[in-house]
Amino acid sequence: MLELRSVSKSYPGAGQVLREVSLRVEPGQALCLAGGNAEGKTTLLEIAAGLRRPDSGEVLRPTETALVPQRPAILGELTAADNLALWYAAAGRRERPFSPGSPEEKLGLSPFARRRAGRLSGGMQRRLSIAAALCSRPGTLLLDEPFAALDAGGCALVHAALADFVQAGGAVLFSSHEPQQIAALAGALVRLRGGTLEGPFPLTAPPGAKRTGQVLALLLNDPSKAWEPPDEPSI
Ligand SMILES: Nc1ncnc2c1ncn2[C@@H]1O[C@H](COP(=O)(O)OP(=O)(O)OP(=O)(O)O)[C@@H](O)[C@H]1O
Repeated sequence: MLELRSVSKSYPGAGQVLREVSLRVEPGQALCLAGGNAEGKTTLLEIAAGLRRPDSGEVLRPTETALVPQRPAILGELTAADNLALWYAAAGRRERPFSPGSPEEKLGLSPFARRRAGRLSGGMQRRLSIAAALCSRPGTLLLDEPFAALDAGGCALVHAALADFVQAGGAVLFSSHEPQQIAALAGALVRLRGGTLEGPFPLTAPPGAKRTGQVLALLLNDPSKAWEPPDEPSI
């Protein structure tokens, strides 16, 4: 379980970005970290991952925690397969990249195995970065905007990989601005505003209604958008 207790952080010039923020992500839970630009989502994720020190407060982090940063963490001169080989070795795993059922295969990266990572498209680099985090088999996964730059097919593959991870008991904390992806993956949402964390708001929908409306209402703070009707049946 990942837990932040009363975490505060300020930067010179930006002032106080996080004020006494507390949150908990349980095994088998996907929690969305929402908030407008510059509200401190990346800062919170980096503190949760241990990459950044809070000014005060406490972070309880399981040893097997992986972070997928906003800018894909890859070595551009190496092929996708060689990047993954490094991650497998660093995690002490013996499998070779692109073995059947591997995260990279499930994320549709097989046709790009021999391409230089730096020459892959932005969306493919993001998928590679997510595969690299998953191949170390973490218990907790932190993702900064995992759906940014992905097309519909890419979103579906990343969603399936993350949903499988949660189903298998993993804990996910991810930031996103994309209502549909949040509604599809997250069980609850927390929102950063003015340095304070609001929520958690559980994401639920009455039978037949879509959760996207509830997510939109939380993102826009507009209760009139709370629910959307189900899709019209197509002819
Ligand atoms: N290393 C740093 N030094 C100084 N200020 C910083 C630093 N990192 C972030 N900030 C400032 O802290 C604030 C929060 O930034 P952060 O990147 O955490 O926000 P965010 O919610 O992830 O934003 P976005 O949605 O735009 O990616 C911003 O005003 C940013 O300029």
